Amino acid sequence: MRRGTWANELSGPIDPLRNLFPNNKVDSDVTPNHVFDASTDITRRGGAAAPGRTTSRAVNGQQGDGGAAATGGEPPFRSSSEELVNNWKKLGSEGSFELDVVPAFERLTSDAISKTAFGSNYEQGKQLFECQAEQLQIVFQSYESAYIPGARYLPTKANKRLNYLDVEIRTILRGMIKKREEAIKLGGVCNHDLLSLLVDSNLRESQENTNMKNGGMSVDDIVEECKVFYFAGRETTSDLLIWTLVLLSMHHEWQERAREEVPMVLYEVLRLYPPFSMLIRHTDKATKLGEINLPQGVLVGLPVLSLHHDREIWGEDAEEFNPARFSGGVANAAKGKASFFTFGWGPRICIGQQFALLEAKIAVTMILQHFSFELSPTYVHSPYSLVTIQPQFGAPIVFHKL
Ligand code: HEM
Repeated sequence: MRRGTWANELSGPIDPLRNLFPNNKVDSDVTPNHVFDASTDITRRGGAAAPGRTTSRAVNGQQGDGGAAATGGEPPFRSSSEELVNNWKKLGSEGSFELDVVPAFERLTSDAISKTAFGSNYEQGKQLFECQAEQLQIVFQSYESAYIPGARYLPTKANKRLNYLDVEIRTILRGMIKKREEAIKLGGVCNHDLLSLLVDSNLRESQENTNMKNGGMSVDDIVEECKVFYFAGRETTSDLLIWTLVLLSMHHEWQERAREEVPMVLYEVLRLYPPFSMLIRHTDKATKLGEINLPQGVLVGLPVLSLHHDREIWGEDAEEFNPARFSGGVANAAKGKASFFTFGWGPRICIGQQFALLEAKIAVTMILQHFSFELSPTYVHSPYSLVTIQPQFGAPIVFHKL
């Protein structure tokens, strides 16, 4: 069964979502037992790399060191959060100030993934992030117009722009890869970031097999991996931080407790506002899932959002913000069922979940150390889904320095 995204029906050269999450890897068939293996706490599963993943150590290797393991010493999560908090401290001479946290957290998570995975920073990755954001905007605008089969192949203004952006992104990434290859060949790079791992392992592979057909990744493969990480490492974690601040503003009593118990707050935010509200699979062949026979070629949607709000699983207070439900761990909160699907499940479970949780933990803890906060009177609660679940009108929050 193949992993999918909402936009998998869009295909061909001008499908940016497919470009962001390349869907060309075929999983082994998934049995219900495999999918619903509730015996292991999901929080511990993140450390295990799925077969064929070459990059798991790069993102899961951080053991509470502020992300330092990935970059050989410098703790980028901490430095990115420190920068954010220092900037906020300069705002508002009266001790209070109002801020839309959406752009602030987008920048923070962009900076963290740039540093950790690519040894650069937000400014260097900015052009790439902007191209990816524009790709998404164009795709989602196209959802609002009538669907005409084959329209994606027409040389419309939007399609031409999508093509242009795709070429632009590839050019930027190819440039980064080339530079890193040259630096590694000269022996001048000792980064342990994702890019170095990919390029270095590839160089070694190609030295061992002068003919690349014997294995290894092509430059295009590396480009695809980088695209996924740039996208996945940014938007989702930024959403987690945004909704955490919104919910802690709504439930002031939890701000105090969150200083001690950030992880369970984060899990509860991810339950109520999972960045991906739906996961999609495509059956490559006829498949039996429990009692259900699925023919070949159908799309199967897993409604994460509905599952996370199901009273039968989470109890009568399923709609309420109650981080204490996670006090005994994720498996316990989900009553032993695989019902917490924020990061997916099985072989394709999110490779960056520990990365995201550590990053969010550091950022929220540092913010709570310096500020208390509440929703601005201008805040309008309107979660909407634009690939991930976001606040439609931003998240203006009033901060008070402690
Ligand atoms: C709160 C933050 C995050 C959430 C909720 C999240 C969620 C997900 C989900 C639902 C999937 C798809 C699983 C499936 O289709 O079964 C996924 C895949 C993936 N995520 Fe995350 N993610 C987050 C953060 C990150 C971060 C920070 C990174 C990178 C550092 C990352 C890298 C990836 C990659 C590379 C994949 C594709 C894995 C594969 O195909 O094997 N994610 N993520």
